Amino acid sequence: MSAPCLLGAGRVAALIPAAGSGTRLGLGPKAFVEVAGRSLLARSVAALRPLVDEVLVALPEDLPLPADLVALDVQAVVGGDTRQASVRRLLHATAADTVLIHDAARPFLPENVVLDLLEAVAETGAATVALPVADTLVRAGPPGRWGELVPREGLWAVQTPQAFRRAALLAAHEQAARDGTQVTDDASLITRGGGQVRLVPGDARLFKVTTPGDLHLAAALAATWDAGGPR
Ligand SMILES: Nc1ccn([C@@H]2O[C@H](COP(=O)(O)OP(=O)(O)OP(=O)(O)O)[C@@H](O)[C@H]2O)c(=O)n1
Ligand SMILES: C[C@](O)(CO)[C@H](O)COP(=O)(O)O
Repeated sequence: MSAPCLLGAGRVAALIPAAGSGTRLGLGPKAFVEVAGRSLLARSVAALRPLVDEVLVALPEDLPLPADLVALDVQAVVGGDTRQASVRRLLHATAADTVLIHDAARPFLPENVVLDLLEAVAETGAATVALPVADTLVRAGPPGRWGELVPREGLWAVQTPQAFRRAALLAAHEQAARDGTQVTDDASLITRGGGQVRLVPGDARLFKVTTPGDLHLAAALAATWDAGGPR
C-alpha cells in the first residue's frame, strides 16, 4: 500500500509547475537547468515519485518531456502564463483526491517533509511547508535605504510542497479566475476563501533556486545529496 493511502490522504497526485522562464536566473527555462548533471525538474520528480500515486508536470509550450522523466511515469501538460495558471491546468488534468503542489525550482526535497505534509493534509485538508523567519526583517524606504523594522515574531517563510483536497483547491482556483485574483502560492487561495491552512515545518535545503547565487548553493548541496547524505 502506498504512503498516501497509509496516511489516509486517498489517491495523491504530485503536481509540479515547471513552465517558468527563469528570468531571474538567466539561463533559459529554469526547470531544465542542471545541477551536477541533473535538471531541477528531474530532481523534484525523483523525490516525489516513490511517495505518490501519480506525477504531473506543467512544461513550457515548446519543450517536450525530457526522456529521463518518461521512464519515471510522468504526465505532462502545457503550462500557463503564470505559476497560478500552470497549477490550474494541472488541477484540471487529474482526478486525485489529494494534490501536492511542488515547485520544480525546489529540487532538494527530504522525504520526511513530504510524509509530514501528507499526514497534515489528511487531518486538515490543507497544509503547506514553511519555515519560521530567522533574520531581522525591514521594509525598505527610499531605494536601498532602511525604512521600517518589521517584527519577525510569528512570521514564517512559505515553501513548497503544499497539499490540499483537490476539489477545494480547484474551486478556489476557479473563483480566482472569475474574479481576477492573482496570488503567488496556492495556500493563499484557500485562505482567501476562508479556509484554514496548517503550517508544517520545512527544511532550509528546500530553498527555491531563483538567482545565480542559489545555483552555487545548489551545486554545493548536490555533492552531499547525491552521495546519499542525510535527508
Ligand atoms: N508561468 C509559470 C511560471 C512559473 N512556473 C513554475 O513555478 C515555480 C516557481 O516559479 P519561479 O521560481 O518564479 O520560476 P520562474 O517563473 O521560472 O522564474 P522567474 O520569475 O525568475 O522568471 C517554478 O518551478 C516555475 O517553473 C510555472 O509553472 N509557470
Ligand atoms: C510558491 C512559492 O514558492 C512559495 O514561497 C512562491 O510564492 C513562488 O513565487 P515565485 O515568484 O513564483 O517564484
